[in-house]
Amino acid sequence: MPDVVVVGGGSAGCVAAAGFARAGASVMLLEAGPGSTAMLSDARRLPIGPSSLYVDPITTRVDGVRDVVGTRGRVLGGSGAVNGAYFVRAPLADFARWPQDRWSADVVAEGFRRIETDLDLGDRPGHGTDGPMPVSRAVVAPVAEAFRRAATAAGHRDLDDLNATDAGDGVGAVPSNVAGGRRVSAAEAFLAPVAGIVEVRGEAMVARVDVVAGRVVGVSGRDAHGEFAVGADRVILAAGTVRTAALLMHSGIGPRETLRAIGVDVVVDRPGVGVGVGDHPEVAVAYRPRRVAETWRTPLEVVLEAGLVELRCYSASFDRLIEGVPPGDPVIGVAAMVAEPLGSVVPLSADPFAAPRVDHPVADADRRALVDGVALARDLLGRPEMAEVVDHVTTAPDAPLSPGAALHTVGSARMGADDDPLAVVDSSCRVLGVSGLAVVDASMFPAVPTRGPHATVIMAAHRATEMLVAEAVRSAAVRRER
Ligand SMILES: Cc1cc2nc3c(=O)[nH]c(=O)nc-3n(C[C@H](O)[C@H](O)[C@H](O)COP(=O)(O)OP(=O)(O)OC[C@H]3O[C@@H](n4cnc5c(N)ncnc54)[C@H](O)[C@@H]3O)c2cc1C
Repeated sequence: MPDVVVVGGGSAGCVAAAGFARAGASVMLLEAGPGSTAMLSDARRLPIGPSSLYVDPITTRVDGVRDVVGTRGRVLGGSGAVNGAYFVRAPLADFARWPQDRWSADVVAEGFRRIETDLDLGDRPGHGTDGPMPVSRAVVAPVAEAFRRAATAAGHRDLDDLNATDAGDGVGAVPSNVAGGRRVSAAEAFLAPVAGIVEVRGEAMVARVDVVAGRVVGVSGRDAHGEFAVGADRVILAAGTVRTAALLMHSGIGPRETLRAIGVDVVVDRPGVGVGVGDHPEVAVAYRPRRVAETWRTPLEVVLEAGLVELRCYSASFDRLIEGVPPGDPVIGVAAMVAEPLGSVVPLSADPFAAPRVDHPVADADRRALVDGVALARDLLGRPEMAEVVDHVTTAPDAPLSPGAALHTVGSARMGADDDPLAVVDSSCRVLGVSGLAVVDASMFPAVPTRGPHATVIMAAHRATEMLVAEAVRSAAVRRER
């Protein structure tokens, strides 16, 4: 029996598995998708098209009426193996809404420093030079350069380091988890160095966590050989915000009424599982380019942080970034970053392997922010600095606002104090009411970060794993003394 089973080999799961292995534990990592990231390292493209073998398509219901497909990574490295490689830290002010006993600004700042090797700015205070994740920046897409010039000419601050502790608002080059043109996921950065000592099982989908008398005793699921069960008295959930919530509910841990509706016996009534889920609502402003883009390094090389919104200057049209997408004009994405977490993960049946739905209502405040952001995007696209790249804006001025989600879903099993009725895990990421079970992925975020979540997911999983390892060492010592 392994000391630890990690469920989900995505961004957080790879960090957790590596952390326990380095501490000397025997670790089994169960990943629903392929157990290798071969073929996924081209940082110029997102391998999430309609025929991708590396994604989990999740129906996302926007505003209660419009169903869209929200893709998640389903492969070792998870969403971080197929994402845009934007690796921007959440500002420290965001963490005021995290439990301060373990997630103070100082602790978080040090956490960000320790996970990275900043290949450009490692010599600056607050940056790391010996962490597993390489971070670099480059602006080579003509539209990205023009957008940066347009934003500064319009009065926005030009920032040479979006990951500086005091970066604030402004326009700048996106820090990316890219080295030598390759997207580096947590699977390469964290797991590969300990590959020989973590038992990785790909194509192994966990159906439920088995709990007896309030204690974890293992997990069960299905792989290529059929049904399996693995005994363990320590299980770390890292199946991503959507599937971790579903897994908890199918294991009997969740809101009593929801569990009853899908015919699952209640093990622990935790009303916070699957509710208060956040994302960044995003709309697109399209333009006709003067020339089809040929040169770019990552899908997002430059962004503008402007109060409640982030303007995301995509380097090329989506059909050039994602195989199998119909041709279309390139866009500036406008995302509401101070978004209200009104969403939920809704299990649709008793089948633990079936995908749940994500409901994503957009708050009025977010809608107002998007309207202002669209006006700003139109203004910048019309500036002389962009004239060499942009022929004209093709989104009609009176086009209805039709937000999607930026695939930045967080908070389906959130962290909080014992007396918070919607808390699912404590400040060390241990599931309240079930001993031996923890959640270390984006599910446990107590608030939506005001930047893309990936850097924060890696930092938080690293910090959570340190705490869980320390606790495991303490309880082993207590057992030995007995
Ligand atoms: C297409 C895309 C682009 C994005 N771009 C960016 C970006 O550029 N910058 C940014 O900051 N953020 C981006 N994000 C978001 C960011 O990548 C995620 O927030 C982050 O990777 C989530 O990490 P995680 O560990 O919580 O989940 P994931 O990385 O999604 O990992 C979950 C893993 O668990 C596995 N799994 C699920 N269910 C089970 C089960 N039952 N049993 C076993 N395994 C299971 C999955 O297959 C997956 O590998 C993007 C997301 C997507 C999908």
